[in-house]
Order: sequence, then structure tokens, then C-alpha cells
Amino acid sequence: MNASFSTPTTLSPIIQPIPNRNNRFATTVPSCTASTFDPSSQISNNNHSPPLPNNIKDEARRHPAAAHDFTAKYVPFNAGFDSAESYSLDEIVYRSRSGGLLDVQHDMDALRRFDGAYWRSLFDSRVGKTTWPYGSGVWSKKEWVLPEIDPDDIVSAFEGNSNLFWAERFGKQFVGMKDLWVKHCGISHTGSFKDLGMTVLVSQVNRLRRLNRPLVGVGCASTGDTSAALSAYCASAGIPSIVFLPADKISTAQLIQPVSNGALVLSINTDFDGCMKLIREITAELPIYLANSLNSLRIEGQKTAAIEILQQFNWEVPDWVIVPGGNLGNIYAFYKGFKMCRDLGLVEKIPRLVCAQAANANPLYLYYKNGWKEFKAVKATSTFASAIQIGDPVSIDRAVHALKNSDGIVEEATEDELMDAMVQADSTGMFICPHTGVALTALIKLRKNGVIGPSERVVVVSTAHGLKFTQSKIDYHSGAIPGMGRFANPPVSVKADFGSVMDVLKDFLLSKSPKYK
Ligand SMILES: Cc1ncc(COP(=O)(O)O)c(C=O)c1O
Ligand SMILES: N[C@@H](CCOP(=O)(O)O)C(=O)O
Repeated sequence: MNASFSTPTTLSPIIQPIPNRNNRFATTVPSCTASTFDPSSQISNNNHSPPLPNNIKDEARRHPAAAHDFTAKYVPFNAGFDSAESYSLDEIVYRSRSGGLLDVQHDMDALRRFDGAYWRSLFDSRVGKTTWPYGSGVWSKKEWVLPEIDPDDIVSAFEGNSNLFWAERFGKQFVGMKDLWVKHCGISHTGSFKDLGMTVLVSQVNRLRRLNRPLVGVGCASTGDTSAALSAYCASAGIPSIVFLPADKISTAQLIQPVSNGALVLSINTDFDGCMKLIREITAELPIYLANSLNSLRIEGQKTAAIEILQQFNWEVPDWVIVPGGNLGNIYAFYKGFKMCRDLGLVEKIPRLVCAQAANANPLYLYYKNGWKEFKAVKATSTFASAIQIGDPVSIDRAVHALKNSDGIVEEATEDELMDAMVQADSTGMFICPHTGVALTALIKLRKNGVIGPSERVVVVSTAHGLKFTQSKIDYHSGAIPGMGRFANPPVSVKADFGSVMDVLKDFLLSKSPKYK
């Protein structure tokens, strides 16, 4: 069973009085004009079927939403609203003057002119439509993402709006829970949550190129998912992309994605951390824009997954959200999405966050365990959760902030644990990636030690599609991994005759139902 978005079944609730920006109630919803933009006017657009446009971008041009009050800028990470240091989003800047991280800061006073009920209705009204660009789960929250970008500059595959799966059987059978959910961010255009951030980053690059900023291409270091998303969105916009991949450390399915999308693919004889160091040096020298989550534009898109979860629960807040962590941008993105919803009155609290790491790549876990006393990067070793084989995460400060401010926890998963959890989840009808296995292991451990109660509502974030990681599943089920395979379900070779097939089937049926004779 999937939770559905709370799209109203009739239009009346969303054209009922909605506070306008003067906090008065409009009895009829004003229509959108070029000179004044009121997002409520977009709600009214759902009231009748418009004539069919030539295409959805033409239609968007006929309803321009250019003049508006919402703005955003870069500030040093964790700076207050009075920060003396800030940068326009049209500048090419990744680091603060002191060398720290940046954050996209929204004009919260402008957003606050609309109350929580208003934003909930607006976001709900956009789900499941093809209206450009709001049909995207990311751009349906445009005012909170990149408020000033022209819809014409947006590069979108209508990403987001991923399903929130009620993990009924896994919950009951493996963790004794009835309110367990999996947010399938990997069921997406390029098969991972990276699409959510990349649509934002590549759209802004598209705008910067139109503004004649000196940008020839976009580049990233990757363990396979960022490169897939970057190359797809760039290819869609006709922008050159360059990806730095650690040689022999990503899956074949992930490697063929940027190859297919026409990226320049550099296979480099180092690990992800080595590739990350190189791309940072290169982008400081050449007109190549940096697309890793060090670039805070990515976080703006990724945070919409948190908003979506609340929306899918009809704006009820789950008790826990568990996210697998590597370079650590995503755990902060979830925190930021939840926090904005609380600060703008859509909900009253935020969930507790859990970041789950592979034991072979666990610098955040070690930091947490030593009471946040001293952070040390580690040399990450090989893990089946290959996309999080990262020892020196660029967003460490963001992750610590997210966890400290959400009463968060960090857990880890050994190779055995993460693969068993993945295989068990698959046996209940999912087909998840090993990173989701890491997150499920964290859940199993937190249930065992009683930190998470049996009736709490928990969301496990699934970050990539299992089809990208079939080799690890094949190895597990075929017994090719020494010491692993407790829950293996290998294919049965059987002779092509009736008797042999009957023998196998009788054994199978007996094992399922002892009453069968
Ligand atoms: C499939 C998958 N899961 C989880 C992560 C971790 O996300 P983050 O790097 O934002 O912590 C990544 C990438 O790092 C990933 O590709
Ligand atoms: N798993 C990532 C690692 C890089 O993370 P990013 O979010 O900083 O780009 C990948 O797929 O490359």
C-alpha cells in the first residue's frame, strides 16, 4: 500500500478563503498577472481545464510569474539572518571567505507573509500535474527552492513525488512494527535521490550560462549516483559534463549512465575522497562548475524529499527518519526541509533523525561515539554500499548540525548486517540498494535496544534503485561471498523432465505448507 499525496479530490478546499499576502482573506482567488505574482493564483488555475497549450513551457510563459517578493542568497553556513557576508546565487562561489561551507538562506520574513495552511494548500495543489515546472516534486516547492529563477531556465525531469511505501510485512516480520515506511527516492529519473538536487544545480547553471557567466561545463566527483544525475540533466540541457570516478569502485550500471549521456568520464586510480580533492582543485582553475553537494544549491533540491514526506502523511510528522550517509549532504537536506516546514508553520515539530553509515566508511559514527569531541577522516575501505564509501565527507559540519538539532543518532552497519537487511527487505517485495540496507540495519539495532518503540512511525529513506546494484545481490544469492548468504535464494537447476520438476515442486510446497502431501 502506498500513501498518496493529499491532493484534494475536489477543488473546493483549495479555492476556499486563502490568506493573501496582506493577511486578508480573498473570497475569490486572484488570477496571475505579469506585474504581481501571488502564488495563490496558481491554485485557481486548477479550477477549470485550460486550453491545450502547444507545450508546457509555452503555457508557463503565458502565465508569467516573474515579479515576486521571495529571494534567496548564499551565506556562510550557520550564519544568522544579519550575516555581513553574503553572495548572490548568480555568483560562482562554493566556500565562505574563511573557507567554510555555504548555505542558501531564504528571506523567511517574505515567506512568512503566508501562513502554514497557505503553503500546505499550495504544495498539495501542484501534485500530479504537468504544469511547468510545478509538476516536479522539487519545483512544486519553487518558492522555497530557487524563488527567482525563470521557469524557462529550469531543467527538470519532473523528479520527486516518489512513493512512500508502507513496509507492512518487513515491519511486522523483522522489527515488530506496524507503522514503518520506506521513502523510495531511488525510484527516480536516474535511479537515485541525486536527481532532486541536480535539477536545481543544472537549472542554475543554465541560467548562469544565459547570463554569459564563464562556465563551459559542469563537473563532479562521484561514487556513481551524482555522476549519473549530473550527466543526464546536463545532456538534457545541452551542457557539457565531466565526471571523476574512482576506478573499479562503482557498479557497471552506474558507470554506463554517464557514458550513455555523453559525459566526459574520467576513471581515476584513486578512491572517492581522492576524486573529490581533484575536482575541487580543477574547478578552482577551469571554467567548470562544481556539482557535488559541497555546492549548497544541491541541498535546496534534496530538502524537498522531507517536505514531501510530511505532505504524504497529510502533514503529520513521523517520529523518526533514517537516512544513509556518505558525503553527508543529504542528512542536512532532510533537516533543512523539516525545519523550514516547522519555521513556516506547516507543522509543529521535526522528526528525530538517524544517520546510518557503513562500518567500513564510518567517520561520522566514530565522531558521534566520541561525543563529538574530535573529528577524524578515515580511509574508507571496500563496502557493498559502494556509493557511501567515503572517508572524508565534505558536509561533516552540516551533518553534525542536523543531528544535534534533531536529537539525532548515528548508527553503523557491518557488511553482513547491511546485506542481510537488504535481502530480507527484498524478500518482502522491495528491491532496494545496499545503502538502504545500511539504514534498515540502523532501524533493526535501534528497535533491538529499545530506542525506537514498536508503535512509533518511522520512515527509512531508500536512496537508490536496487537495479543499480544487481551484482551484489547476485553474489549474495549465489553464495559467492565467503561467510555471507544466510537468506540466499539461489535459482534451482532442474532437469527438463516432468518427474524432476515434480520432485522439486513437492519439496517446495511441503516446505511452505506441511499439510500438503
Ligand atoms: C545511494 C546513495 N545513498 C546514500 C548516499 C549518501 O548521501 P550523502 O552523500 O548525501 O550523505 C549516497 C551518496 O553519497 C548515495 O549515492
Ligand atoms: N554518493 C555520491 C557521493 C558524492 O556525493 P555528493 O552528494 O556530494 O555529490 C555519488 O553518487 O557520487
